[in-house]
Amino acid sequence: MPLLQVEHLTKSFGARRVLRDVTFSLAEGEVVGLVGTNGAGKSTLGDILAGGTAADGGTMTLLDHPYAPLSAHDARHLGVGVVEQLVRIDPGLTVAQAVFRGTAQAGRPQAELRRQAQVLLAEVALEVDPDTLVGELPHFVHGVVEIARVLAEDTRLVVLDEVSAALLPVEVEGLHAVTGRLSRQGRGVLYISHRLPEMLAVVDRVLVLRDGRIALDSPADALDPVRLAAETVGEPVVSPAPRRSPAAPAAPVVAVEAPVVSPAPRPAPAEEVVLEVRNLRVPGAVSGVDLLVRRGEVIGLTGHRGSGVGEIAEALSGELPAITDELLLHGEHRSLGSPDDDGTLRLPAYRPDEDAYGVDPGETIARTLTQERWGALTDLRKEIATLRGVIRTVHQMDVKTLSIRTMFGALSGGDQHKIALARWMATSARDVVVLHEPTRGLDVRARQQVRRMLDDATAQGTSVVVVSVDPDELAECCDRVGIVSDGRVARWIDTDGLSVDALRDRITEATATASAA
Ligand SMILES: Nc1ncnc2c1ncn2[C@@H]1O[C@H](COP(=O)(O)OP(=O)(O)OP(=O)(O)O)[C@@H](O)[C@H]1O
Repeated sequence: MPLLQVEHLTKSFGARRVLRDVTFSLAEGEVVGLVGTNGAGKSTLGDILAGGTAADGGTMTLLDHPYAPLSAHDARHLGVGVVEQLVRIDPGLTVAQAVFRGTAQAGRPQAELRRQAQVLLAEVALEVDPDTLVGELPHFVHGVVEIARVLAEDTRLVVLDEVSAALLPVEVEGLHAVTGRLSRQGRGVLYISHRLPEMLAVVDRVLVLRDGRIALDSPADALDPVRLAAETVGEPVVSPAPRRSPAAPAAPVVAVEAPVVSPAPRPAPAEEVVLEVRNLRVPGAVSGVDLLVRRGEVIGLTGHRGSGVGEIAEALSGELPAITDELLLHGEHRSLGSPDDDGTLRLPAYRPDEDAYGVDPGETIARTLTQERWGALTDLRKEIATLRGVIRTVHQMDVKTLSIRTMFGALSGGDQHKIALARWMATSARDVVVLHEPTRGLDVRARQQVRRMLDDATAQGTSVVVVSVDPDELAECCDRVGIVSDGRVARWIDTDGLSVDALRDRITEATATASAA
């Protein structure tokens, strides 16, 4: 008897048919991966399982009983819990209160909650005092607290919806250890992710959701990341090439239909230095950081939490005041922290954080991209050109929508990120910019589109600092990657001449070594 049986599930939003005929099963103790392009309907399926929205048709059975939850509370009561990527927990709650919020135990005395929370936190291997305020925890830990909350009820099935998207490799290992424990306890896990190599390491089986149906149901050990990427998009996928790769061999192609041509290697960045920082300091966090960025170059920065990488990025974008011995920007010499300087560098910075896009979710895609009021467009030819530009971007970025008048807030998480990034690059990408995790939560094709966007911007002279936890993203997007440890750049990895796979391994290893030192 399967733990969960889903048959012929359908779901539409207006004219958009998202789930057309979804059928699959999941056994007790099984960890099943769910992949699909942005907007394929993964979160919608998770939402139906979690009682957030109802299916239009089809049936679900949980442990041989009909399953049709009316609310999230109902779903949890029946044994299904969902943990989402960007969990927002009230920072004023203690960890114990957070674990039991919304459950029947929530009103019990703190001492009792504390004791019970300790047991659950041990189950998810989270070593924090249950009295700690949630606001004091790094944001990525909130997802693990949320898993403990899911376990507070007799959860049979746990849906992890892109929980790993913003995690460092070492944190992903921790998440996988928790996943393994859930499976050994006989619980089922539906693991949704775009980070395919990592996902294949933890799941038993993979479901590919494509065109509203399960297009592939395969044991994980019969797949590799490139083949899975091709199955996800339903067409051939080119393994990404590193940016500066004149000597690199042609990238392997997995053909589902016809072969495709690998992208041309990028020209090496110009020698002109656009940003030079000597001895950057942020008191208590960063000391002695030297940075040199050439025109058209993409440098990456990564490191563990507490390494100082976040503070370096914040100093570059002016969120934190900093001190330098020397600073060259746009050909001008400055010295941060000197009496005649306000101590801030204000490089434009982009973060793929759903609250921080600065986009009104009730605004249409068209207006979000043009940022013009329709009434302001009085020239018909200009209006047509503007709309053509919007349609081109929507096509290029492969946004799943039936109309450019769809509201931004009704798009899938990945599609929102693509539109927000395209808008941001069009208005802010000049000279030197900071991009935090530009491909987070994006499918394989969208990652390539973002990479193309970066290549175009750098070909026009923009220089980019990419700050990321994801070694694949750094290997795909950067010319050079700095590994930050103990408030300093401990080492630079030059990507020239290496394959993306070799680069990813080198970055992962260097980050782990730097944090252990
Ligand atoms: N409340 C809603 N109103 C209108 N359309 C919606 C709503 N929720 C989801 N959709 C649409 O359903 C489709 C599937 O969205 P969903 O979030 O399930 O995709 P996804 O596979 O999780 O994508 P991603 O990988 O980007 O997170 C999208 O085209 C989205 O625009």
